[in-house]
Amino acid sequence: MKVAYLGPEGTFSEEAAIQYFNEDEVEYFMYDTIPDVIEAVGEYRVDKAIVPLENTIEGTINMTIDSLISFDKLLIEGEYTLPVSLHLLANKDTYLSEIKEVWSISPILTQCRKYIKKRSVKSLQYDSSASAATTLKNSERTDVAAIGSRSLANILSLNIIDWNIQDNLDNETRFIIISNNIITEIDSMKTMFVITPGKDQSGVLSSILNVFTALAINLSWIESRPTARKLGVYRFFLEANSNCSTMTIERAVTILETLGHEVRIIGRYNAFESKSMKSHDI
Ligand SMILES: O=C(O)C(=O)C[C@]1(C(=O)O)C=C[C@@H](O)C=C1
Repeated sequence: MKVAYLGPEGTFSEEAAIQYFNEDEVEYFMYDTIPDVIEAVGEYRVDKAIVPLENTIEGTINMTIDSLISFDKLLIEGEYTLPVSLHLLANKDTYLSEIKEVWSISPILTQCRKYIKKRSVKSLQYDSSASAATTLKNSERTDVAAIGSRSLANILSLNIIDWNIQDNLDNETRFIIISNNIITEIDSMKTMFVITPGKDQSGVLSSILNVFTALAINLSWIESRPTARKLGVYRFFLEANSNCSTMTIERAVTILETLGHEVRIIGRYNAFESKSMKSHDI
């Protein structure tokens, strides 16, 4: 089985992939950006991909849902939550007091917003924590630090000059596993709906939510994203908790379609959590 994730070596995505798949017959493929990872599975170059969907501090990773929805056949088939502890990684002979800039992927910079503000340092975006740290290593600069994991520091032999700098110590990221497979029924699954309202009219979101309330479907996540067709026109992502039957889901789809909305189910899946340390690194 071929699995894609965000590289290079040492990203959180790699950690999530190795923990989730934990199988011998997996062949891993690293891509430089999250949209490239999703494209690899969308274009059948790999069987599956694992990408970040949501983080405790940052919220939704927009580049993931925007890329996911651009492929008609992609489905979510699993979910995996990983604790995310962020550290300041630096070349040798670097002193914390001399850091003027920090580098990482944008969701990580947001997860450390308070720290960056407190230290009054500039921030620069890269495609991943590992590409930021690799560029730092090659530059040999001592006035810059990268933000990433403890294992990334080990892989590149960088020093950790400040620990657990994320805004919330109990920071976690929820990854999704995506593929072109058809939905297979298993017990206690979550369901992800994508609903594009038929008409742009007042009360459209509440009319959608009323359907879920009437059918007693408990929602665990809701997100709106622009359709990119016209300013102010959105589509809604709604994730139903694992407590409803296939029949209830089908009933919701029928009612929503009768109301004139376009409905896609982009996954029925179970959630798993990392067994590694829940709280921050020590
Ligand atoms: O840059 C990395 O190390 C990644 O795997 C990406 C990513 C993200 O974009 O959210 C994944 C999980 C963490 O939230 C931090 C970074």
